[in-house]
Amino acid sequence: MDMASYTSGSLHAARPVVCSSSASKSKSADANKLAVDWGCDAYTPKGSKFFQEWLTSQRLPPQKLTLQPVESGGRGLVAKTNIRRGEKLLYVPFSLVITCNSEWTCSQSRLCLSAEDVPDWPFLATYLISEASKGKDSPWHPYFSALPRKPESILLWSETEVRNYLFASSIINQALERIAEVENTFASLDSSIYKKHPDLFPSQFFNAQSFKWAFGILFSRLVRLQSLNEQVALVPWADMVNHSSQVKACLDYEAASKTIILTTDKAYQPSEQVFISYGDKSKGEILLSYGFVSANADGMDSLDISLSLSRDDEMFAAKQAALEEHGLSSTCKYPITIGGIPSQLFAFSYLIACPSSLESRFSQMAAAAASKGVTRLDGFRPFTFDVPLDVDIQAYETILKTVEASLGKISRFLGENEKMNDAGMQKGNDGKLASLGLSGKLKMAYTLCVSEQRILQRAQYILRSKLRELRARKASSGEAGSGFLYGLGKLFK
Ligand SMILES: C[S@@+](CC[C@H](N)C(=O)[O-])C[C@H]1O[C@@H](n2cnc3c(N)ncnc32)[C@H](O)[C@@H]1O
Repeated sequence: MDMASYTSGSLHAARPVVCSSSASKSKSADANKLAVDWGCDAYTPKGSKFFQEWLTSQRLPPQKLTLQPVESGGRGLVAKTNIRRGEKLLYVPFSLVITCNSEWTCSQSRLCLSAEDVPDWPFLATYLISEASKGKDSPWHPYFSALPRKPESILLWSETEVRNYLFASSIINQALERIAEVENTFASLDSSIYKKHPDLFPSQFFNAQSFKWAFGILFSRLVRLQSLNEQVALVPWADMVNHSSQVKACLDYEAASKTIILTTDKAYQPSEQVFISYGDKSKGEILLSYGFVSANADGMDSLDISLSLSRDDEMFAAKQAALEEHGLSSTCKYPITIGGIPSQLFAFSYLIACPSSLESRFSQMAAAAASKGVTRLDGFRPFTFDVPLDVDIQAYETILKTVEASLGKISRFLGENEKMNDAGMQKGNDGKLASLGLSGKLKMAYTLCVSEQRILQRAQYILRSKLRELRARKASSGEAGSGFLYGLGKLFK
């Protein structure tokens, strides 16, 4: 569908638009007080009925799914009848989809943002706040009433919560950066647009907290429609489908019906929850974007290990140049999984370990560190040329040290929380957490750390075993043995 030709449906029937909100005129309005009271706190049959009736009135066809409370994820869409594998579901009409091309109740606000070339995400966040603040005067009111008042989002964690709960996790810096990025985006829009047009963007509504609410909604619900040039969109109803790492199905635009559909990749029985995949993401990435951590271990679980060249290395400049030649910088992150450690991480570590006598190899090592695709080490070096055994040992030790530093932090975090068992958290016999009342955020951080610990312990085992071999080889036959070692077992399969 050509988005330029999109014309609004009944949802956007012409109406007189009053842009300045009455609340903005109220002298008593406290600009810093959060006026956001949009959305609902939990599933209620009444709320669900109201939402589904509105969707029907907006031409959502009869559904094989219904909105219900579910075990994890609050609410979800549940099959009403048998559903086949490969069956198409939802058929949400495009008039029900919110994109950057959607009509604004207040068209002047849109003009202001367009004049400043505001990117998609802050544009949509402003749209959400603008429409939500209109209450029943917005055609989207029934949708906003169904959205979560507090979206599960890392953005709604305080900095103290992030620092206290995620200090041992690999995602702490990303979490802090993401929060800071959204705060900075708000600050920049506030000074460049909102404050200049207080009649259109009253601070009672356009404030940091409502901006975080809007971004929380976007992070957890925005979809990228592959068949529509990756256009980002909010799709009411379709955004009630929860994630499972066991399925690959996702939402997309179907040109023939001009609707958003979900094509199942498994069969469902009545009362079973229907899932989509939010993408092949690790537990940490899911927490960062969607604000939850699944208790199940799965193949996508991974965490990033970061290595840096040392500035004290006399070959720092030459090594940095080799990395830059291959598009890398002096610090790189690589994902490790329960399946092993990527060969690129080893290549980076070998480069760190290389003495000046191996300068002619720097570029090859940097190329191996920059190579694409998931490759596990097949042998014990990520390249075929020979290097002194001491370099091998140092390269393995560098990674082991990083892995053990992360494990140390995790043990401290888990230990601290296990001490707090009496206060509220227990580890059941099956290793799953049994909650006795501690905050959901702490439980998520705990689950994430247990998962990262498992991956790191496996990496530690692999690295220690290999180092034992390397050291034994060095002790028995010195450097002459390194060539022999190359042919040894395929440790990282
Ligand atoms: C697109 S919405 C799905 C509908 C959502 N459950 C609701 O009630 O509005 C995404 C949010 O649902 C929740 N969610 C989705 N899949 C989940 C899962 N497997 N486990 C726990 N929560 C999940 C998270 O709060 C996430 O931010």
